[in-house]
Amino acid sequence: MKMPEIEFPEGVQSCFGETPEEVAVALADSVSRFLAQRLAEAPRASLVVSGGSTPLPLFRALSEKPMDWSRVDVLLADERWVPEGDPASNTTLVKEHLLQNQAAGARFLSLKQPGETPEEGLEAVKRELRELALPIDVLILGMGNDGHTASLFPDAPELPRAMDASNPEIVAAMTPPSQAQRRITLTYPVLAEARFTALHLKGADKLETLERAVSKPDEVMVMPIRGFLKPGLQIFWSP
Ligand SMILES: O=C1O[C@H](COP(=O)(O)O)[C@@H](O)[C@H](O)[C@H]1O
Repeated sequence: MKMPEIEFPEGVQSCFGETPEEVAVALADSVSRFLAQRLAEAPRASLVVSGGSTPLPLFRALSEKPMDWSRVDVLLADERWVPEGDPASNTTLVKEHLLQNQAAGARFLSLKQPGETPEEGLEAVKRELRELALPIDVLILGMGNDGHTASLFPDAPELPRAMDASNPEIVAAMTPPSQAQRRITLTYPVLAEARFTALHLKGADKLETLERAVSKPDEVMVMPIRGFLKPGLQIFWSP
């Protein structure tokens, strides 16, 4: 793996690979090692993943990892408020690509529940997540070129509350005008407390966005990803 040229904040580690597959294998190794360690210490472990296009090779690699998946809770960091089966559904993506092979027996906790809007479905989502033990064990974040991560979008009116470190809520409904679909997201305090956090990126554009994020670490509301550029974060990138 090559070293990046970006100067990351102290304590942030990076793993740069030649191809998305190479990086997916390295990240799947780290994630499965961490989950196995947690399963040796606790009755259950949690794995929070992101949607979008980047995680596909990771999902395939992870689904082949042998471990006691029946004791692993898998959920998304965020979801588009669309029915399962819709091409924009991250739930469908996870079910088709991650919850397969060895991982078929994992317990999936769904952020998409009945309701016309995420606001209407919010209480049902909270009920679904009642059995999730916090802090999250493993969190894999993605990032958009507007600096959003999960569904913490810079233009969402709900962002200040979703990012507020003292917000006791586990999930928030988000309505970013820039996006075609309404969203639901785990809140910043829940995401930020994860025991292991990876930021999984693909493409030169994402590297440029990351450079912008690193250059002004304090302006978190402009680029919410900045809130996660802290010691312990592991960045996995490939062209
Ligand atoms: O909208 C979203 O986008 C980001 C990044 O997606 P990608 O297609 O560029 O990989 C993703 O992390 C987030 O979960 C998703 O809702």
